Amino acid sequence: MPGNSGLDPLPTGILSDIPEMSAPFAHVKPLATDDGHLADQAENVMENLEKAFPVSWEQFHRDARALAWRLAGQGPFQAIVCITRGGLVPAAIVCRELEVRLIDTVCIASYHEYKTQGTSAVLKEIDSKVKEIGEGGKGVLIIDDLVDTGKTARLVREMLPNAHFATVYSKPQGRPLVDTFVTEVSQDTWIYFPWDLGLSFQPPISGGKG
Ligand SMILES: O=P(O)(O)OC[C@H]1O[C@H](OP(=O)(O)OP(=O)(O)O)[C@H](O)[C@@H]1O
Ligand SMILES: O=c1[nH]c(=O)c2nc[nH]c2[nH]1
Ligand SMILES: [Mg+2]
Repeated sequence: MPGNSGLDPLPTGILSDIPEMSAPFAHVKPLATDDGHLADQAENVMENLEKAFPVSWEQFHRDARALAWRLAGQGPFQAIVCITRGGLVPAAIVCRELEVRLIDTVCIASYHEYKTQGTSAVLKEIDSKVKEIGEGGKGVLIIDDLVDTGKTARLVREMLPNAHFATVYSKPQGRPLVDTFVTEVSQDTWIYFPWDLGLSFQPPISGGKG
């Protein structure tokens, strides 16, 4: 209620200018940063990749369901481990389709450096309850959105060597590490996931202004 909330009126400006919003989101860098850090990172990625493969929410849902169809004959799976963060959405779709209710995460933060290998840190390990399901993870389904170089997959496979490893998309370098996937794209393709995208103007193919 105006005058009763104890809060100052909201100033006009962008989200990060609003005092109430700036504290919890202080760690979030806007896409266009003053120092150009993210823009440089994106450029770094793109200069090595020739093709773009943008995926809509509908397409992703369809592909994740297709993954569930492929996995349906390969279970039963007693638990799903999703590799955060990209594995969270496909795991939500697959666990619904396969009626798996024991869901765990392995939380990995990658610090991408596309000219070298980059480093990864395991922020949360797989729960001991899941590790005890079967010898080396037998009966456990590991899910990620994609496999690219295979670095993340290799790290998690070492934790549960007998688990079934599934991704929605795969690139040739990482494919040998995946048991089941839906669509393969070439190594020089960057997959754009719907949670990373927003609506933007597309110039006409002719090159005009539209
Ligand atoms: O085969 P690789 O070369 O290891 O690449 C694949 C991994 O990269 C992406 O995750 P990312 O580390 O970018 O983090 P996120 O899932 O938190 O977005 C993707 O979700 C896979 O987990
Ligand atoms: O959004 C993404 N798209 C990709 O193609 C990719 N490869 C590694 N990590 C990735 N993240
Ligand atoms: Mg990931």
